[in-house]
Amino acid sequence: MNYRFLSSINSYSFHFCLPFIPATTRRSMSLAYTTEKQFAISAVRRACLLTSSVFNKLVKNETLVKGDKSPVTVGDFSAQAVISSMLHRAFPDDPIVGEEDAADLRAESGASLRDRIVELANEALTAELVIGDIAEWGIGPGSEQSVDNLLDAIDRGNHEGGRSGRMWTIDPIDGTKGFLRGEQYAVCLALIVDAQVQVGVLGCPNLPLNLSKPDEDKGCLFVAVKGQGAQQLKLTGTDPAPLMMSPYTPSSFSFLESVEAAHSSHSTSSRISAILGLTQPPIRMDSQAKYGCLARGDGGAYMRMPTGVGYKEKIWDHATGSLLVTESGGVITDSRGLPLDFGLGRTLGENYGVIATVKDAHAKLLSAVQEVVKQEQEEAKKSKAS
Ligand SMILES: Nc1ncnc2c1ncn2[C@@H]1O[C@H](COP(=O)(O)O)[C@@H](OP(=O)(O)O)[C@H]1O
Ligand SMILES: [Mg+2]
Ligand SMILES: [Mg+2]
Ligand SMILES: [Mg+2]
Repeated sequence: MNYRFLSSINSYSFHFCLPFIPATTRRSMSLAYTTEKQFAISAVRRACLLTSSVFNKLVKNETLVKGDKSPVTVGDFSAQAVISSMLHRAFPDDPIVGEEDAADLRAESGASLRDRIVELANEALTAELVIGDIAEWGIGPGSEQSVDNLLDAIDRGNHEGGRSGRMWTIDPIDGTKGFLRGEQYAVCLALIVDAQVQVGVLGCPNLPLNLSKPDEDKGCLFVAVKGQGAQQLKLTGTDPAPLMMSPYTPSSFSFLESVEAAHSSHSTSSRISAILGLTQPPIRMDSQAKYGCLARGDGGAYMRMPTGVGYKEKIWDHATGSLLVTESGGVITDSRGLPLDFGLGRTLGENYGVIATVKDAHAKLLSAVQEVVKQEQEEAKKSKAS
């Protein structure tokens, strides 16, 4: 891993995003969650460098299939270990709702995977950073961790969530299928307080800064703080730009949706698209990178309609994205028009899908969604009866 690069980007970002400010001054600053935001940027960047470097070296036996048949790689485990270890140092009392757990790694059969994760996580955790008061912030190089400490760090993500108090949610690699294909994925971290997402950071190492120039600059960082707006930066920490969704323009409006038809019903969204008379095809992309794209004005709406009964959406798949939407001029609801509820536990509860779009398009989109939901319910009734 290129730790020289990591050192320079962190150093640069601290001076760029938040010039060196003595702790006493910082404490009296009026902006809420400044420390948490800067922590989240730093942790996500460190994890992104790890995942980028892992991808190039990933070998077949470094991926497992979980109980729900979804894949998980050494990248997912080690990125969660890194972010969780950093969180433990910076905010020791904050619980964590993380996607992964270490059960498979603790088994004898997980020994080689475990060794690799320990190596990767320690490499990332101990990398030298050149940053002013970073230790005081609880951010920066730490000491090498034992196997047990790292497995415990992964398992600290086992918090049940809930309606009250502070908690962080980590999706160490969102879009693992995209990651394995060399396509889009995102490292996601969010702070939730009393069921409201307050801070969200998304690192997208493979995402072009400009979707229409896919072979140029790649690597985006999306950052949002409730009430303070949202920004996109290069993953290198430069070029911060405020995020604002495009106004509703029917001729260029398109849906951002999952690549995986099993995660989001392509047929439902294509019916909705037909009702709205959309002329642009959907933009299919893995992970919460879709939310980052929507927030910066790509496409027009994030569309995720359930594919069947049973699956419950997880809070780590939507926490950062939902804040990016609302801080860039958008509205995010389920198909009933109700807000997503981050206070129900590890999931968003019964699945009514997710739709997010710019404010002036939401009512129109919601009505088309509801028309299609009704059609599909009637068709299901008919086919059951026949
Ligand atoms: N049946 C299903 N319906 C909806 N989402 C699902 C699903 N099965 C898995 N997922 C979630 O879809 C996420 C990827 O989203 P997308 O399809 O937008 O790329 C996965 O995140 P992970 O890759 O972190 O496991 C996983 O949590
Ligand atoms: Mg997963
Ligand atoms: Mg995910
Ligand atoms: Mg994941």
